[in-house]
Amino acid sequence: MQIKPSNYQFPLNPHPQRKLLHSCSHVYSSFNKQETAPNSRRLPFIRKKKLLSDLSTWGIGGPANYFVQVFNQTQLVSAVRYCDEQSMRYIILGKGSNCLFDDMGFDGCVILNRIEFLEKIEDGVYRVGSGYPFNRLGFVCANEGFSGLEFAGGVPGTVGGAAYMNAGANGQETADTIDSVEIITNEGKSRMLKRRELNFGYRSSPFQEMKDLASITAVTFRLKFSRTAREMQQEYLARRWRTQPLAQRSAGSVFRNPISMGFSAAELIEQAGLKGLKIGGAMVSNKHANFFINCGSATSQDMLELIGRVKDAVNQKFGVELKEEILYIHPS
Ligand SMILES: NC(=O)C1=CN([C@@H]2O[C@H](COP(=O)(O)OP(=O)(O)OC[C@H]3O[C@@H](n4cnc5c(N)ncnc54)[C@H](OP(=O)(O)O)[C@@H]3O)[C@@H](O)[C@H]2O)C=CC1
Ligand SMILES: C=C(O[C@H]1[C@H](O)[C@@H](CO)O[C@H](OP(=O)(O)OP(=O)(O)OC[C@H]2O[C@@H](n3ccc(=O)[nH]c3=O)[C@H](O)[C@@H]2O)[C@@H]1NC(C)=O)C(=O)O
Repeated sequence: MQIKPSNYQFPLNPHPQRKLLHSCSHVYSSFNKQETAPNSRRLPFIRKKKLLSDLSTWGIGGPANYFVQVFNQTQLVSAVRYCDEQSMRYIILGKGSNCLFDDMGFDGCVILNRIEFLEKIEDGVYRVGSGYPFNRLGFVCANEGFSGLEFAGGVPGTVGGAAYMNAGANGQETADTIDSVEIITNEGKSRMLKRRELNFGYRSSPFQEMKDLASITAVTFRLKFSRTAREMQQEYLARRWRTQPLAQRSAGSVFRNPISMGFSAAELIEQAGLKGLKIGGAMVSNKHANFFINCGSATSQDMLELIGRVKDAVNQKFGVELKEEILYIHPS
């Protein structure tokens, strides 16, 4: 059975409003001097050549119509402004560890976040660029004897992606360590949000619903001293290697756990007998049932179909409707 992206029930972009900005002169009147200065044309946009398969951990995806890397907030604002001028959809991409691109590519602009600074504000307090690798942050903090982000050690995303998804593992969550988050809005304004203003949940953050969000630009984490942080981090990483197919191309957990019902998605998928189920080049991992593998030649259609089949089978057997954790980036 062919499942077309257009009729497949999938959580597309949770806030599409910010993806197609309507060109209007007042929008950027709120840019401050420093932010209006950059000339977006100086950014090296690449047209139609950048393959999204190279930018996603799944290794799936056709070309982006426009692609640009940004290394600081000024460039990011400039890129967003350019998209606005062109009335073009855009996405902010971190390490591509939680998204499924389509083989048709993406008809807008992919802005690759390379804002990678790390500042130590005081003992245990780190201000980190949103493009900084989350796993590297996990190692740095644990090595310096601070606890809270030990789980991040093996997580393949960026700091921005982790705040956006409220990434978590081993009973720890990104939100527990956040002190504040810096964002830029569609209008190019910088804003700092303190932790108390932000309501996080299991794999959910207020950023997923924030209509005027252009991008998270930096996150400040506040951690506690711990003599065992390094040991814990190594233990978590070893467990991850034991239980997850890290040597294969995946996007981590495909489904959220239906926690309110007290199940884990992996258990349900395994008990429905779906481990090893293969469609084209896409396969349910034999090592961890909530990881779907690109065996080398998977297309986005293969992956969408596999996701659909697993959802249907689990629903039929257990009456549980699994919800995707990954984001499908529709081509147009
Ligand atoms: N626990 C685990 O083992 C694993 C966890 N993960 C988690 O998945 C997440 C993926 O991170 P990453 O690979 O960087 O994300 P991706 O590059 O996969 O981006 C996915 C989406 O996240 C949003 N996003 C990413 N960065 C930003 C930002 N700076 N500001 C606003 N929105 C942003 C965008 O949503 P939109 O399109 O709506 O703009 C983007 O399309 C992380 O939380 C990672 O920790 C992933 C794999 C395994
Ligand atoms: C990989 C991700 O995060 C992971 C995170 O790494 C791990 C480790 O803490 O815990 C979550 O997985 P998970 O709930 O599947 O955790 P696991 O401990 O591996 O498994 C839970 C339960 O399912 C069972 N299980 C697991 C795999 C499997 O093939 N079959 C099975 O029955 C396990 O025996 C266990 O009883 C996160 N996933 C979600 C959706 O919450 C991700 O978000 O992308």
